[in-house]
Amino acid sequence: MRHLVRAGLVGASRDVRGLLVAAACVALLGLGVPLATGEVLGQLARQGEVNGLFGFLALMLSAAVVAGLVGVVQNLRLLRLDGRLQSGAQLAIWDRLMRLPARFFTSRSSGEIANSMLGISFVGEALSALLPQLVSAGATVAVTLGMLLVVEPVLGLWGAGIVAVTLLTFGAFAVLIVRQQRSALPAEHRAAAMTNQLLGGIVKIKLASAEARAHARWSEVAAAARATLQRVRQSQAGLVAFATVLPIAGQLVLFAVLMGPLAGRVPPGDFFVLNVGFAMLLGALLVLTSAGVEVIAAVPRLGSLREILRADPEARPDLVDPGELRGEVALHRVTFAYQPDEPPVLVDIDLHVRPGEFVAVVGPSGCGKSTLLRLLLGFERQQQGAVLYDGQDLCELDVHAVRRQCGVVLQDGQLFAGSVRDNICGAGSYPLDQVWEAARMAGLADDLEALPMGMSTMVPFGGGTLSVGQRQRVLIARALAPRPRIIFLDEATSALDNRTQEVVTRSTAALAATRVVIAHRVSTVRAADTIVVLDEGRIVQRGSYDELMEQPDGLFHRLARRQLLTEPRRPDAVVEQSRQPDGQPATS
Ligand SMILES: Nc1ncnc2c1ncn2[C@@H]1O[C@H](COP(=O)(O)OP(=O)(O)OP(=O)(O)O)[C@@H](O)[C@H]1O
Repeated sequence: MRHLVRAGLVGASRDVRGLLVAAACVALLGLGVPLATGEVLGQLARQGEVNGLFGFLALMLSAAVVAGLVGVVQNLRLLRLDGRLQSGAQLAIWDRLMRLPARFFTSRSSGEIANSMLGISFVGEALSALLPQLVSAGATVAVTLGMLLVVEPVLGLWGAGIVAVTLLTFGAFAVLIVRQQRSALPAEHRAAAMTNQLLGGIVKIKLASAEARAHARWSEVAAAARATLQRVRQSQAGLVAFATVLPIAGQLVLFAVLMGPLAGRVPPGDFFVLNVGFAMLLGALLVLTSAGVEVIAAVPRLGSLREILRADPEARPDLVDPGELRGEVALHRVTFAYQPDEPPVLVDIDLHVRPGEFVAVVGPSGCGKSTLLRLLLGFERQQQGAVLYDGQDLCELDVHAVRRQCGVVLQDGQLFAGSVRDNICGAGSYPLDQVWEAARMAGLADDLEALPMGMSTMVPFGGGTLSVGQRQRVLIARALAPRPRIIFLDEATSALDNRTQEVVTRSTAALAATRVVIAHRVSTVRAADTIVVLDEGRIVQRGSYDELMEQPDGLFHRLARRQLLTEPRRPDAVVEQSRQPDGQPATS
């Protein structure tokens, strides 16, 4: 958190200093009001002694003008400070978020993360609106209290007592409000996550005619969020009520002291000085409390950023650059569980993939194929064993440098809003020839040539205007565009017809890259050098297609036989037919 504030305040020390000096000036100039009032009314009280009265009035007027000008400077500085804080801290937090490991995101909803990110804006806005008030009210309290202590120490001590009571009451309310706000935040995050989910799944909700159920579920979560927030509002109202009573109670104290212990001891001039000074002190306390109530409500939101700030980023300065990879990939006795107290998803996995080798991973649904890929990509960290690239432990390597050399298509890969060319380039930037070459390798070039806008065809987020097979091929083209040394495909060709899949297989083979391909279809894995069969997180078989087919009792044979019986005769038929009615491929 300290780093975040520092990032937000880079180059702002002059503004902070200026702000404090301006606040002190305004408070000191403000002292002119009680002093001048005392003088004026004192002279009036002495009936007729009005010499120099106009001078005093002129002085008061000048003080008011100067205070106004200083106030303008103060606010300008504050605006600059707020801009710095918001942009600097927001950039810092986004930078941090981008460097967090993928597992950070899988265990949290996007609504929760988005809400935490919004926290920084919320706090920034609260501070920018209230900081000037807080700073000048704080300065006024200090200056008027000092003045009261000098002019009439007994009253000054009473004033100090009132300040102490106010601060203690404010502190007690602050603790309560922060605590309540902290317990209200999860409900607010849940409501935000639910809103995100419902909006993201609106088509599915409509297909299932589940609008009423979705609305009921959302209302439930939103009502819970409102109820927890209500408690915070009640406490805030309590503090505001205290702040409202404060000036009246303060005045009563003043008069009680003046008529009690100080009766007959305060000359009329001093009386007015004390009266106006006391009123200023109470007014400043009122501002401090009511502005403070907003600021403390914003504080717990910063707490929700703490998780983002505390999580270990993927890239560490001590990590080693793997250099140009040859393409050797290995899992050495890897055991992995998503949660330490849950049974492992992968057990004692030993897999060695030579440079340029094509390894297919098959197995029933849920056996751990995608998890294996996530481990290879460093998205998850195994509890035992090691993931090795060219014999180097991935834990000690700069994982970004490794991923940059891998072409990857994951099961849930998404297109982003933009042109097809942008989507193929992804984070990289390649000459048009290379982009067309990637499209050709993915079997997409003919489709693009048939489109009026070709490579410049715009697609929405998710690629909804392209067919599922075309979307898959754009993702494959994206993976192949940088001509990677290593290719990881997770069900990347499931929607392609056999002929297009053949094109992809041939072009990836031509790249001479190491390939680890997860697939359900026999036709996808037939050409693999080695097929690894996973079952319940363990490797139960490995060998070439022919070797595995010669083992009639083996799992692969059973899976393949089931599929071959349903595989279409026409080589270019969409293999959707080989899927089971529940949408699962036949090997599953
Ligand atoms: N983020 C996660 N947290 C906890 N458990 C998970 C997570 N992701 C997957 N799992 C569990 O790990 C097991 C293996 O999942 P995985 O996705 O690796 O299987 P798979 O073989 O790829 O399945 P499919 O063929 O259906 O894609 C499953 O039981 C799944 O429920």
